[in-house]
Amino acid sequence: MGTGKKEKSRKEREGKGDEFGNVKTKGENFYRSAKKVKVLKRLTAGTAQRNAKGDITHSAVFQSREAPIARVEPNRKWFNNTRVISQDALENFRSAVQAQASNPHTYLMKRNKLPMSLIEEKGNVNGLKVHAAKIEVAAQPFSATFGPKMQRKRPKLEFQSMEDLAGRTGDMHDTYLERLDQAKLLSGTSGEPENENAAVNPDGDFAAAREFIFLKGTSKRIWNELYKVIDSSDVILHVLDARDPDGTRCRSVEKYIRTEAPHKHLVFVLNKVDLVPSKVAAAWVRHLSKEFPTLAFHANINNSFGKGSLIALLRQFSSLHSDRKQISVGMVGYPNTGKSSIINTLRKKKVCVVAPIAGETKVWQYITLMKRIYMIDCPGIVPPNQNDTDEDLLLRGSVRVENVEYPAQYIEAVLRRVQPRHLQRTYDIKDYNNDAVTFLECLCRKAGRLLKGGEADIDGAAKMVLNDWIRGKIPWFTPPPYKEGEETGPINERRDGKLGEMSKKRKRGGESEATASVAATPNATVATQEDDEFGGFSDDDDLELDADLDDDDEEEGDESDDDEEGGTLLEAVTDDDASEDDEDVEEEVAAISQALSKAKKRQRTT
Ligand SMILES: Nc1nc2c(ncn2[C@@H]2O[C@H](COP(=O)(O)OP(=O)(O)OP(=O)(O)O)[C@@H](O)[C@H]2O)c(=O)[nH]1
Repeated sequence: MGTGKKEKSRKEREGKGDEFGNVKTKGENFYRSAKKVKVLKRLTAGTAQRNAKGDITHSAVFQSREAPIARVEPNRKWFNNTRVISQDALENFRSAVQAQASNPHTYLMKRNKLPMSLIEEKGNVNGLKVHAAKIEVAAQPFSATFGPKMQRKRPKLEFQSMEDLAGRTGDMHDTYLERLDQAKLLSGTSGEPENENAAVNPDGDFAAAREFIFLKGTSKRIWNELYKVIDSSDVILHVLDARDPDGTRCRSVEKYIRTEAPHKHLVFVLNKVDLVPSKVAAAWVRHLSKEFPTLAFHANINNSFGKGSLIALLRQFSSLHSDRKQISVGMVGYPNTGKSSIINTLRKKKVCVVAPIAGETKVWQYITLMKRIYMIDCPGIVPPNQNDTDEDLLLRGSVRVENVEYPAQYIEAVLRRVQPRHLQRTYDIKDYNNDAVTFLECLCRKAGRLLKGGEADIDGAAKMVLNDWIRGKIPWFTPPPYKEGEETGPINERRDGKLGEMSKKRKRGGESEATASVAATPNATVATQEDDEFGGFSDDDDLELDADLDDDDEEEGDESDDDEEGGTLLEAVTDDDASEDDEDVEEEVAAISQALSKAKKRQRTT
């Protein structure tokens, strides 16, 4: 490529004229045509034009202050994807979903594939506030809103006058208190005053001074652990003590899960059912399962109860979430309710530290139960509740007895709750006139617990009694609430002191009565009938449980036996663990396919 003349002669020499097109001479812009340059200038918006003095005579596009006229091109696609549903159909859909959602035994799966904003009509759609008038219009028939007879109505407001509006402050205050409660819960503080030794009443008066030990389980650290467990779990097992299920319920946690994480499955596990009569356990299961699915459980590595049902239930949950690689199951509840023991029972191995004292589990921990099910153990939590007294907390086993300063002051509460004859039978003492001090003195004399100078070691004896109480050596339970018209006799009677007699009755062959009551709760557990092989709350198991209690009675003379020394007759609960179970199924499948192929071969030869 040369300059003009030279290039021209080259073209002639090579026989290429202008008709051959793409041959350009130097000096021309042979990369970009004028048209292209114009386009490019338009895209880059060019530069400003200046006069000889350097002043801008014509500004570049990006310097211009004139707003360009922009239009959105109309497109028929705008109207394509609109889905319409009639008000009736929507109402029907809502009521159907509502019916399912209110059943504690069903779960709404794949929530993010459902139009939840349409289902949950909370006055807002997708987090946006909807004007009351808009809702009103939506509920109007078409003819009244748009037809020839349409009437323009005033929007219906939630209040009619200023007085109404002012009257709503009461409700708002209630909501505020509720939110405050929630905030306290979320922040992990118990709402206690700075000075932890002084509890303040809601009215602002100072109540009795509180020992620091009674604030255990309410600390921010423990609550943070709880939230970690809740966040990481798909299924939450709320472990309750069968002796006091209501007292060991963490209602604030239930509420939190209901409102903040409704997609997580909450299940109650009524643990330590070996410490209460079967009829009581059955009644509690029936009562609790009205709110959440409830399983009765006895945690013991060798002789468990309800293990099969629990495993079957967890498997059901894991198959519900078949799109996930694995599901996590969090254990939450008051200290000492047996969360770690349940995990050990399921694993048939001592994988978590267990002790009859509160606060043994310090941090959350993951345990693999099966390939697709992980368990998460959580430290025991004590929800802040103004109504819980120190006495309640201590007798629930949420506090370590050895750290309590004057344990003797709580013995009166024990005497109030337990029938004298049970105490007499447990400690083999009489004549204490239901007086705590006399009782402790008798106990000291009997057990030889004397201090220097022959003085009775009252506090030592009190600690012993409290420990026995927590470990279930003193027979006691809370009677379940009754429906109106329901017969209350037998259980209350037992609570009033027939517990000891119950074991005698069983020895005489009185199992059938108790068994019938348990069998009368078919829907008490979530485990389905076909899972009977795992045990669950079926007649057979209950018979076995009764038999177990009998056995304890005969061996120990006390039905509240420690789990390590439990009876040996709970064979109905399968001991197979999950992997063995899977292997069984695989073996069966292999056997069936072998038999099939043999049959086919035989057919072919004939
Ligand atoms: N009789 C009886 N005792 C049980 C049962 N389950 C647990 N226990 C006992 O209850 C005590 C506390 O059990 P843990 O498993 O340590 O309780 P936890 O809820 O993990 O306690 P924290 O670690 O404080 O949260 C232990 O002594 C267990 O042996 C049961 O089903 N029956």
